[in-house]
Amino acid sequence: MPHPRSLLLPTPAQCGEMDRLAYKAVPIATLMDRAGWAVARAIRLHFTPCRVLVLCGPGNNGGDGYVAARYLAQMGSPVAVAALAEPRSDSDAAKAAALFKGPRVPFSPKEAARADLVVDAIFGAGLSRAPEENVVSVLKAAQRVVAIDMPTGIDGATGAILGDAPDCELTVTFVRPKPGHKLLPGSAKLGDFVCADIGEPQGILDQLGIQTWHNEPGLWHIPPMTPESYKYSRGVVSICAGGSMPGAARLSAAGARASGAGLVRISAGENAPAFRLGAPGLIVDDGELANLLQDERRKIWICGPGLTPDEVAETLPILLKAERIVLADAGALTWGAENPERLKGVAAITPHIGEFSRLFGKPGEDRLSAAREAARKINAVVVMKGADTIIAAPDGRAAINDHASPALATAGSGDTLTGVIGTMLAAGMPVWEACCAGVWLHGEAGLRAGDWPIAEDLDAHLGAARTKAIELGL
Ligand SMILES: NC(=O)C1=CN([C@@H]2O[C@H](COP(=O)(O)OP(=O)(O)OC[C@H]3O[C@@H](n4cnc5c(N)ncnc54)[C@H](OP(=O)(O)O)[C@@H]3O)[C@@H](O)[C@H]2O)[C@@H](O)CC1
Ligand SMILES: [K+]
Repeated sequence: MPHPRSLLLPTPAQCGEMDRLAYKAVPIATLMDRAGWAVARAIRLHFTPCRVLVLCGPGNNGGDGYVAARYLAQMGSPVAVAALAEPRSDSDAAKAAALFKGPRVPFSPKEAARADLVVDAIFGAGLSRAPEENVVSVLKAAQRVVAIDMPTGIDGATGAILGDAPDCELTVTFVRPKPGHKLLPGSAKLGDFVCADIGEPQGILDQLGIQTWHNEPGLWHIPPMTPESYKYSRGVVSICAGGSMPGAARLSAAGARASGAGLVRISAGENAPAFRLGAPGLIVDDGELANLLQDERRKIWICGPGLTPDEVAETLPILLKAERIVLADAGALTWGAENPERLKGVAAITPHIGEFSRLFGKPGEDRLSAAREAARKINAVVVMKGADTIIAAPDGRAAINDHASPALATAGSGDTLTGVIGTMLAAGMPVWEACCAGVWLHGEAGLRAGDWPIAEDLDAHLGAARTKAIELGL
């Protein structure tokens, strides 16, 4: 099933390409007019009428600003424009500027401070470097800021902040959100977020080779329960467990069971007694791993939570040799950090930023590209965990998940996540889709789990999260 167009996140460059391809059907001037109208309308809806100052840059972002100023004036708001630089003559932005007949004031901190509301139309998709000090000081002087397309200073492709960017109360973008609207630190600067349809032919999105999506149900489909479902069709998740940190494997097992696996088994060898006192529905094996692998129904294995690197060294190569679908985390990533080649053959890894950095080096400001590159390097799906988790596949696909709560940043929460992803894999989903779905379910459980949940609290909400994901994805 193709991934839905409605979840695509084009980069600013891809949006520029879209505008060029759409030109014959809809000229830029028309799009600019609709964009400015959408901004004026959003401001009318979000704020009571007040004195507005629109800060306009020299490009089309500024052009949108002049149009918004004109419509706001028509709607009865007192509006002035302050231009950082005039648009290039004969450009669409210059034409939009000429149509604004209201007052012009200097581009200065004093004017910005006097306005009740400042509209940031300085730079958008065309931001190419950190804004200079005069731009930063004017934006800093503003009391309340509405950004057109992107707050000035945020890289729309990466969410990185070049120098500085204002904390906005509202950001209005067009056509589709960009990766920078979903990725921290930029995404924290947007305030309320509106994506306006400006009538650009959406079919063009299919021609651009966009490989980044917003992680939402519909991007993937979790198998529902049917009258024919039985334990093994729902799937078996197997987890390697060690002696020193049994809690981590137990949390993974609980997450796998709560998200709907038919059967969850812990392979603990001589440490089996430590697990037998736990949940009664959990099967604990004490046999040799090689013998357990004789059971062909046990395709999905989680390796790493609660394991020391030595324990990983004793188990992971055996799982890979047996051609199992392996999800590697925690101890497996520590073992892999000594030599990332060791992880070749695993289906997916779920590192947080620290683990990612040890494996592949610090990701820098462009975490999206870093996650993609890492996935290519080890030929496995990389789930780069954080407040904005990135799920990257070796073929270049990447999803950005902002469906989460800071409450998920608690010990053991990552172990629950591996369990949930394990269940999605055991249900037969392809690896990237399973990882995306697992991250979303985990986020949904976090959002439902109330204030200050601990990892164990997530389990009670995973079933409802799965039902919701199935319904939304239909
Ligand atoms: N389909 C859509 O989504 C539509 C989008 N539309 C709108 O178009 C906007 C994109 O317009 P755009 O391409 O003209 O880029 P924009 O951001 O105005 O800036 C470019 C100028 O700024 C300059 N410059 C850059 N950084 C700088 C810096 N730090 N300091 C100083 N200068 C700097 C840069 O100079 P250069 O880098 O070439 O030296 C160039 O002159 C988009 O955000 C949206 O609002 C609608 O109008 C139509 C439909
Ligand atoms: K802007």
